Formats: sequence, structure tokens, C-alpha cells
Amino acid sequence: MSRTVIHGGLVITASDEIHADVLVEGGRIAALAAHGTDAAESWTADRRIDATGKYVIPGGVDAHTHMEMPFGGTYAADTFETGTRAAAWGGTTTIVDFAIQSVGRSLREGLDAWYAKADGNCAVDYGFHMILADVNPSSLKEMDRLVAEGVTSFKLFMAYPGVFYSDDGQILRAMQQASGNGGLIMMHAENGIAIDVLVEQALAAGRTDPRYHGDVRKVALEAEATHRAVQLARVAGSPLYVVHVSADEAVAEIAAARHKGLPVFGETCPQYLFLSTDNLAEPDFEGAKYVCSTPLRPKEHQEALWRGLRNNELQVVSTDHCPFCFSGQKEMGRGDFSKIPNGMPGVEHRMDLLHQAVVDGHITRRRWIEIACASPARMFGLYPKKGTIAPGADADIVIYDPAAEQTLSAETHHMNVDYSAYEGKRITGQVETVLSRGEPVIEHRKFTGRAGHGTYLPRGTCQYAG
Ligand SMILES: NC(=O)NCCC(=O)O
Ligand SMILES: [Zn+2]
Ligand SMILES: [Zn+2]
Repeated sequence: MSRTVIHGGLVITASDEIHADVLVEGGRIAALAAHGTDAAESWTADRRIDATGKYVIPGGVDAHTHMEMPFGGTYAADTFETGTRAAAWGGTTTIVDFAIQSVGRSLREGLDAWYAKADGNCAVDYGFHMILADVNPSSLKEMDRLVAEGVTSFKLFMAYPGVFYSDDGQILRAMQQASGNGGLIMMHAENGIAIDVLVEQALAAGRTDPRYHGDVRKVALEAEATHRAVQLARVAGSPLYVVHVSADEAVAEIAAARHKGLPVFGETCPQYLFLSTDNLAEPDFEGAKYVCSTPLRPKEHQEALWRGLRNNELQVVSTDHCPFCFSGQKEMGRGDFSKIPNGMPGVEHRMDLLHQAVVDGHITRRRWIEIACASPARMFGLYPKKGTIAPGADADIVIYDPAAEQTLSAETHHMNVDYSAYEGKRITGQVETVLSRGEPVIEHRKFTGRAGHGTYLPRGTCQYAG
């Protein structure tokens, strides 16, 4: 069994920061020992990685990606191959992507199609959530089988009527099913019926530019849907995870639910923490690059999101990586913002942007690791195999240089998309080396991984208890 020792670094997990050496054996973490001690000095190894002056952190867990997603008349531009390679470059060693049920089809059919897309193509490990687009007696029964097979979370949409939308009755039934089988309901909380009325009115009034995408998807309609989802989950007795929370009033709904002791959890994404409606208003249709749903909000909302992350009102930062090229894809919505495919690239930059948040004083180093690694692993039944550095865990380890300076750009990123949402943004900190189950997939900023290294992860049920 091959042995690797990572020595001299500062090991950071969600709970500790220790100057320790790490012994990796056969893809797993075998031991940690304080740096310079006899125990650490006695380890023999095939490979030694000097992490002096660097952080040694768990590989990131991005619990919300959409590789190759069919959406808005096109497909998300990253395949499982290109998207997981970009994830590795950015220090993310696990993704949980969304398999999709088509209307009139079974969950099984949708899930099998996603297994086939990913199989043999991923550079890092991956699991699946299931999007329920057609809640009916048969798909409800199938949920039990999926949980037993390791697909333990289900996304429902209160938005996108005619595409993924479920009505309140369907949502309640799916929640009741999840409360019986241990599944976790993930909710896209926006009132899509009301939004469609506002879209129609905006277009009729000649308001066609990308910034109107943000105007019609009102804060009140995110907050209302979040409140409704919480009440439905409460009636069903099921836990609820609200995805891509963008608005201060939605954070307040989650906080109020949690204050009552309800098992309600929230996720936000870097785009809501670092970008705003100012980006959506960029001239010459450039705002289309920032069209996603929930939409970007005025800057004032960011403080509530940061506070939510600090106070554990929000538990997870995922990317909702769903990239569409500006050329040929985002451009489908010139003259009609409602035809711009919704989604933004981000899988490569989450760990860096959140490190920048540490540098800027928004969160601590341990909270960085908690919201980007440990909490998503716990939430989606992957802990402690993923999300931490401890004996027995998979050796998914990032050597992170906290002092390196980099500039984010489409010229240098590895995602298969022709623009960067963060073009020109300066970041302090950079991934140097990444191990996935002990194998170097990035070595001193060179890709050394391969498509097919990444394996499928059947997951347990939600382990988050607070
Ligand atoms: N978020 C987004 O705009 N696109 C991806 C689909 C979703 O998460 O709703
Ligand atoms: Zn969504
Ligand atoms: Zn999404």
C-alpha cells in the first residue's frame, strides 16, 4: 500500500487548527501526529509533501452542481469530465450533482441517465440528488428505493411552472414521503406562478434587458416561498434544506424556523455573497452572464447572508454551478430576458472566494472549512468519509497556500465556459496540491488527475443535527 506523508502544514478542520503531519495510506488518512514529534518522524513514506507555511485542509464538498444539465433549450457547458477537472483545480474533491426526472418518466430512468453521463468521466468523486419534476404515486414510491440505494436527497421547485414546478399538494406529498424514508427535501423557493405574471407584464412593457430578470424575481416572492416551504415541511414533519438563498428576508424565514427548533437548513452561493444587481445591470447585454435563479440581489443583502453563515442560520455554501457560454447560449435571450438560460459558472472558485472571505474578516478559517467541506458532507450523508481530516477518512486533502496572490479570469480558469463571473477579481490564497483518495490530481498547480479516477458515492441520510 502506498504511503504519503504531508508534513509541516497547519491542518484546519471545522473544529481544530493544529500543526500536524498527516500519514496517508492506501487512499485513506491513517494518522495525524504533531509536527516534529517522534511519532511523526518515524513514519516511512513513498512520497513526502512539504506543506511548510501552507494550510492542509479537507477537499471541498460542492453539494450543488449541474454538469451537462439540459435547461432553457440548451445544455450546461461543463460535462462531468470538464466540470470535475475544474473542481479539482479549485480544491473541490466531491460534487453532488442533480439527476433529473423528466415529466411523465420515472426517477429510475432519470437517475440511470445521470449514472451513464458521469460513469468513467469524473476526475473527483461524485454523488447524486434527484430532481422531482413529476410527483405522482409511482415517483413517490420510487423515492424510498432511491434512499435505500444512496440517493438520499430530492430537489423540488416552487419555480419554473411547466418545467420543474410542483404545486403545494405535490410538495406536501413528497415531504411526507421523505419524512418516512429519511430523505432530505431540497427546495428551490421562489413563487414561480407569480413570477411568470411579472415576466409577462415586463416583456409587454418592453422591459427586455437582463436586469429585469432580477426585478421580476422579487425578494418578497423568495421570502413567501421560503415561508410556505417551511410550513409545509412542518406539517409533513420533514427536514427542509433551502437551496441558493439570496435574499435577507429569506434568511430571516429560515432563522425564524430554526429558532422554533424546526429542522430547516439553508445554503447560499458565492455569487450572492460577492456579486449583485449591479452586475445584472451591466450594459451591452453583459448582464446576461449573471442571470441565475434565485437572482442576484442588491448589495445590501450580502450582510444578512454573511451574518447567516456566521450564526449558522445558513449552513452550507455550494456553487449551483450551471455554466452557459455568453456566446451562443446566454445570447439566446437577447431581446427577451426570460429566454436567457439560468445559471452561472463557479465550481472552480468556491474554495478561493471563501478563503478571500476569511481574509476579509467575514468568517473564520474553521468556519470556512465547516461551510465548504464538513457541513455539506454531514448534510448529505458523506461524513466523515468526506469533509474532514481524521484517521479513517478518505485522503481528500488540499495543500492551500494562504499567501499566494491570483487574479480570476476566463483566460486562466479551467471551466468550459467563455467568461468568468469574477473577471479580474484579486484573490489572496490558492490551491497548490490536491489529493483525491490519496492520489495527486493537482500537483504544484499542474493537473495530474484523469477522467475516471472519480468514483460514485452512494450516500447515507442527513447527519446534520443542529
Ligand atoms: N440556479 C440556476 O439559475 N440554474 C440552475 C437550476 C437551479 O438550481 O434552479
Ligand atoms: Zn434551483
Ligand atoms: Zn441549481
